[in-house]
Amino acid sequence: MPNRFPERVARPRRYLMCPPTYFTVEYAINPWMDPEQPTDTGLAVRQWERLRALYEQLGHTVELIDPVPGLPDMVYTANGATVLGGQVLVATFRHRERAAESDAHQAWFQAGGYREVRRAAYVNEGEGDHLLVGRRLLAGSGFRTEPAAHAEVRELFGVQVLSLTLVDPRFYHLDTAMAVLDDDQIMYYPEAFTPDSQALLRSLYPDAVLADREDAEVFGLNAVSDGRRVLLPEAAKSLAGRLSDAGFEPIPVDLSELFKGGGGPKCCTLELRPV
Ligand SMILES: CN(C)C(=N)NCCC[C@H](N)C(=O)O
Repeated sequence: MPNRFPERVARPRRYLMCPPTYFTVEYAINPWMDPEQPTDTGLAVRQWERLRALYEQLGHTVELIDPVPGLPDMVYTANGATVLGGQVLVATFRHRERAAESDAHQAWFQAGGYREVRRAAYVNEGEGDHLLVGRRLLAGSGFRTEPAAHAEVRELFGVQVLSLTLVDPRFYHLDTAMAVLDDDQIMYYPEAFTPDSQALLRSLYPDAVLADREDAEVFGLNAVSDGRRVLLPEAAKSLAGRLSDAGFEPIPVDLSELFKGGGGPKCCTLELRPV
């Protein structure tokens, strides 16, 4: 019987992660955070270690940035920068609670010999709102990254940038409502976007994997794909089924503790594209 899909090919990746040594929820800057709810930093570290080990078992390279005391959200490295072709646009955070993470990321990239390291002039929360699909960058705004930041990304990286607008505060970053599966395929939750953005996505990605509300609410879209294997929160059961139906290999992960800060696997993973 002929294969319904092109062969899904995994490509080895390079990721930046930060151990959740100082993780806790001591302020609320998104609807998932509740400082009254207790957190277990030891459990967060163990769950994070499993994610890191999984990446390495799958053949990916993990680089680490040192956690900084007093920056409990630094574990969510996806927000620290956007990296493409050895050029780095370091995030400028919306909330003062995370502002000092920019300096830590800037110093890390400068020490790493990247070709160009630039601090974003506009509010821009890195890969939380920038998802690269092949040579096209999908850029979110609505809650964190400013629309003006999209032009800055276009100018620095020289890629096509398409702006998408988010409408539901629970899905405050693009990577809570969408994930890149390979160079021309995505999965997303349509209701998180304005009608115009939904229409754009339908026309560009008619075969996209669509998530329902239940999957989106457990951060099923906060997923990391290497082109074949897709790491996603274990609670996103029906989305995992849809990924299998589309020829991908879902790998469930448990990051329940980091969910309390409003993040999942993708938030903890910044893709480094040094060349
Ligand atoms: C899209 N997501 C979820 C991320 N990329 N990052 C998570 C950031 C969580 C942090 N407490 C905040 O609210 O900024």
